[in-house]
Amino acid sequence: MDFFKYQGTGNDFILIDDRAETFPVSQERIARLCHRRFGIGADGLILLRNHPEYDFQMVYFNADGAEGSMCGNGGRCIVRFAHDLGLFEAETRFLAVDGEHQASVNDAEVLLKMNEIAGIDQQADYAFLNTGSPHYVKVVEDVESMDVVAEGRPVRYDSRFAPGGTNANFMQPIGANALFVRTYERGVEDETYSCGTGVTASALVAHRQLGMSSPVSIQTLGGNLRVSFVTTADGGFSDLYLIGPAVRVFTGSVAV
Ligand SMILES: N[C@@H](CCC[C@H](N)C(=O)O)C(=O)O
Repeated sequence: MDFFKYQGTGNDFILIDDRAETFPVSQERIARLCHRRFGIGADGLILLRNHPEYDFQMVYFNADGAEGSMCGNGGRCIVRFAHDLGLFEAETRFLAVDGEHQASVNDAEVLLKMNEIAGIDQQADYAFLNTGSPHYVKVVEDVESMDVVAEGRPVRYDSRFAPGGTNANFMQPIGANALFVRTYERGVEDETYSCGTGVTASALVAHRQLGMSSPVSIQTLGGNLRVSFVTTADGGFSDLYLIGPAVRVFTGSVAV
């Protein structure tokens, strides 16, 4: 089977052109393909399929092989993949697990429109919201030196977020409208270099909690992203865009 490897700020994915719907989906197989010792290695695997009403459909699996909720960096990578396949020229509409997404590409970046957010559950020492995937967001003083796995894993399995659990983001303001964000990802069960839905959640919490305005620039371990948004009268967010690079790394062939 031919595969394509893409990364968006270091969040890396196996992309498969499954327009013929021949990929043999199984949790064990996908987990093996994503394994960094026994497989290709990736934070997730994404199938690109045809859809009668859209340019394409995105079917996303976490590295543990289970079908996941929305993946922002994966969404940007599949847009670049669809563009590389010649499925659209500059702008596209595609279907993902959380509904329709619009996106556009230029040489350097992919701009992915995220779904509107109704509001943020703000607690005393953290915030929780769903940006296509569930995210816990906490402001910390020294994000660079903290142990994200040691602090994030208990949050990921905390009973407050049961039964699905949550991703855990730790953010530090590094400028007037700038953050450094690190994320423990559910389904990878480790820190990843970047999480698109996680930085989207962090930018909105930074607006609400720290007074940051759109666009918020975000540094991650794997590179830089921007999140732009408009606030709505009822306390939500619309016109939400996740913006940053998404590139093909290599292609190959693997036995399934
Ligand atoms: N890496 C993703 C998030 C993927 C989903 C997450 N692992 C979950 O299960 O909630 C992103 O870029 O948004």
